[in-house]
Amino acid sequence: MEVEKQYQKRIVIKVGTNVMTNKDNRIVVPILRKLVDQIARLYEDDIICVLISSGSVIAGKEVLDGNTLIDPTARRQVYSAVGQPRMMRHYYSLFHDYGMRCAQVLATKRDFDLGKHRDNMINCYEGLLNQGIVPIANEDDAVSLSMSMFTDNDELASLVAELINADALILLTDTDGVFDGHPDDEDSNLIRNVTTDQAVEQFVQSSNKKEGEGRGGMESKINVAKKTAAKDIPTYIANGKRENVIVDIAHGKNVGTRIYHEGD
Ligand SMILES: Nc1ncnc2c1ncn2[C@@H]1O[C@H](COP(=O)(O)OP(=O)(O)O)[C@@H](O)[C@H]1O
Ligand SMILES: N[C@@H](CCC(=O)OP(=O)(O)O)C(=O)O
Repeated sequence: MEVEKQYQKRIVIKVGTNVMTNKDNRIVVPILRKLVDQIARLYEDDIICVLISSGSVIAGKEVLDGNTLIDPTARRQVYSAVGQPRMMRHYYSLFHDYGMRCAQVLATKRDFDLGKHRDNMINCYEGLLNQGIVPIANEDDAVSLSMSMFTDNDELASLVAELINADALILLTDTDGVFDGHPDDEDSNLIRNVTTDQAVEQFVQSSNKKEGEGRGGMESKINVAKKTAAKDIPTYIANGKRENVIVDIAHGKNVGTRIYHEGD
């Protein structure tokens, strides 16, 4: 197994589809650039990030709209197979602009099974981090079986955070964090701190997401955040479109919703 390289901190960042798209569901490259810019600034301070990026399905849909595929599973597979290299083309070029290297790591749930699959995955991540290369992970939607997929990329992000002994997990979404009502409602307030045994799921509002607009939802995000925090990895749910959101969280500023284990 590769030896863990010592950085000041290791941070796993997950960026959801909603963060990187505009109202017409098209990828907004300047948003990706701002994320890469922050990762590059943290790297200068010896903080290495792993990026879990959604977006392959919507990136495929962007160029394949009007296709004749009827089966929704085959459609997801084809969208993601076409969209994943489109996403990586953006990331490769953006990291290159910052003099950094990045790599693609696609995974299915089986890769986290205890034993040789998991060890193999650790070797891959440690090998990349050792070389100062930013791993960019996503579910391998093109080949993963519908019945055994991750709930969503929040779950994948949590598993990766555990795998690399991360110091924090940041789940970037399109709201400022968890609210005590509908996030668009003026009377709702942002909940700044949530403990692993605090019932905030009751505040989650129903959603009407369409194909490619992401999976999961806020309830599963909270669930994943609590499970990760229970493993002593403080987890943040925050707005990916907010200026400096990653850098501010990494530097301990009070941003988004922090989910933590009492005693941490
Ligand atoms: N109480 C709540 N606080 C914050 N967001 C909420 C709440 N209830 C529902 N949501 C919705 O959850 C969405 C974010 O979850 P999700 O769609 O899974 O994001 P992502 O695609 O970034 O993973 C937001 O768009 C928001 O409208
Ligand atoms: N793996 C899929 C995204 C799945 C997912 O969890 O989406 P999201 O809820 O937007 O983070 C993709 O790349 O499109």
